[in-house]
Amino acid sequence: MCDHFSAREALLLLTPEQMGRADRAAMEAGISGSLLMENAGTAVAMRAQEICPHGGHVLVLAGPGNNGGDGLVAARLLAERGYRVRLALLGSREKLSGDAAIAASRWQGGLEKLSAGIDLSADLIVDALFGAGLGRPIEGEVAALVEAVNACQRPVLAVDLPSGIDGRTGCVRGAAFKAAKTVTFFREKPGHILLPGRLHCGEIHVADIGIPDAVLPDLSLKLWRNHPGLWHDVLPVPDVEGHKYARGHTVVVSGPAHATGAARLAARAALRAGAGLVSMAAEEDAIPALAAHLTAVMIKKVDGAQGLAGLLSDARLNAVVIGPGAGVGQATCERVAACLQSEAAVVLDADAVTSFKDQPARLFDAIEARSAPVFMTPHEGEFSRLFPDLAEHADKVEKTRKAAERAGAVVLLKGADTVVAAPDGRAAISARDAPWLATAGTGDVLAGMIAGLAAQRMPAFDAACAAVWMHADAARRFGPGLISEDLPEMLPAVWSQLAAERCAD
Ligand SMILES: NC(=O)C1=CN([C@@H]2O[C@H](COP(=O)(O)OP(=O)(O)OC[C@H]3O[C@@H](n4cnc5c(N)ncnc54)[C@H](O)[C@@H]3O)[C@@H](O)[C@H]2O)[C@@H](O)CC1
Ligand SMILES: [K+]
Repeated sequence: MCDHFSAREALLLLTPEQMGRADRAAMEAGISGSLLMENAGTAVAMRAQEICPHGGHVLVLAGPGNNGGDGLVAARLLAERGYRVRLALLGSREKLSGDAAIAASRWQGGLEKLSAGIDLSADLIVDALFGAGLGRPIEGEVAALVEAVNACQRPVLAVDLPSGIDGRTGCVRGAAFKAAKTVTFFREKPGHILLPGRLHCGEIHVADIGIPDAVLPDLSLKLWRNHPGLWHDVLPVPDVEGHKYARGHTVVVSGPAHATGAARLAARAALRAGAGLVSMAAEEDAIPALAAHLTAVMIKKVDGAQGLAGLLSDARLNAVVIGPGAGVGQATCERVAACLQSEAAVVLDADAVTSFKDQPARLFDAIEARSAPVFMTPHEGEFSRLFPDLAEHADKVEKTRKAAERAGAVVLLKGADTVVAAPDGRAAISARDAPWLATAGTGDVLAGMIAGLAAQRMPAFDAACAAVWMHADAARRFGPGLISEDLPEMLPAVWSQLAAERCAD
């Protein structure tokens, strides 16, 4: 088994501001800024050599700060190794300061003035304009150069971040390079994973530049890349002596007779996620439709919100999903309230979230009054209905965190860069490219998977992260032509791989 702590540590993400603190802590520990820059430039040169044939032509675009300093170091090393290097600097050499000025003093080649019209004919363009210090949108001459580089079809190697990408939010500020590769230092930044930043980075390499891991605890970091290393060790694994009751009992609340499909998807997903038992709570009129389709899933007849509350008073039913196919309105609010009165973990999806758009405080108060976990799985539209004041926030991590804190729930803000946040501030960003997930019913499957994992008593934040990752992995395995019904059927393969990796650790 791998060291759980170190696997999680490797997945930590640092904002540019936190990276600056890590940098200063490393210097206080005796590692000079100049050495960090030399190591950063060395890592950039190494990646450049992978892209560019030996002796090839490299154009380095250097900015006025330390990102430019890294570019100056890489330029020197590549020239020493036989490459033809041209260097274009934004601003004047005299204005460089600190470590960047030292790097410039060691550069023996010529300096071109950076402009939109510079000759771009090179085998590789190194983007060392701006990194963590991007302080405003890229405009004017520099923006025109970025567009010209993006249009010229030559490979770009970005230093730290593609210039123009905000390292904290992943937003494009003005204009941004489209890189083939990005070399970053110490740890990834949120902007490498959040969209659209991720689409500008190409392949990401994280280089060790000598900052010791010992600086991490003082930074109190709470943001990770969502990857199995984050939750592997708490993934439920059935033991040989275990029976189905030990693996929990998930209840899915069905929609009315004409809308039972979404709940059936969630129920199937809960089973495949490993819940020992799954039951469908249904009103009488929905039962014929459900009975015609369900096999391993049991049907429990309930009568209104009160009937649901009665069913859920059995503490063995320890996870419940409500929302898929539920319909928007007061009846759903009453059923949600019944769920929240129970001691089960509650997953609020789709209509269960939207039904509270005019009375979010009622929902948050009911959540505050309970101790078992609550999950909410909004996409951007549902999020804006429940948290209208947060919806326009440019920082997806921050807005999900604020929503989680306000609601007292684990919030999953869905998208191709799904952010999971817990009320205590922990958050994780997913970077799974699975475009086939954009099809009807996949959200119902995700809700069921979360409840299936929660029923097995996986800690709430980890269960949400694992469900998001496994859901995307299932989609990626199936590939083109995916429909939501396929997702639960891919989960055995996802589980097998996770189990094999666990054994190999
Ligand atoms: N923090 C660390 O641990 C390390 C940082 N290093 C490098 O240092 C970089 C950060 O350096 P800095 O803080 O100097 O910041 P940057 O070099 O990213 O940029 C700051 C400079 O760019 C200017 N600027 C910002 N936005 C602009 C815009 N839109 N248009 C025109 N000018 C703009 C600023 O006025 C300032 O002069 C990192 O990205 C990384 O490449 C490395 O040298 C190694 C160690
Ligand atoms: K850059």
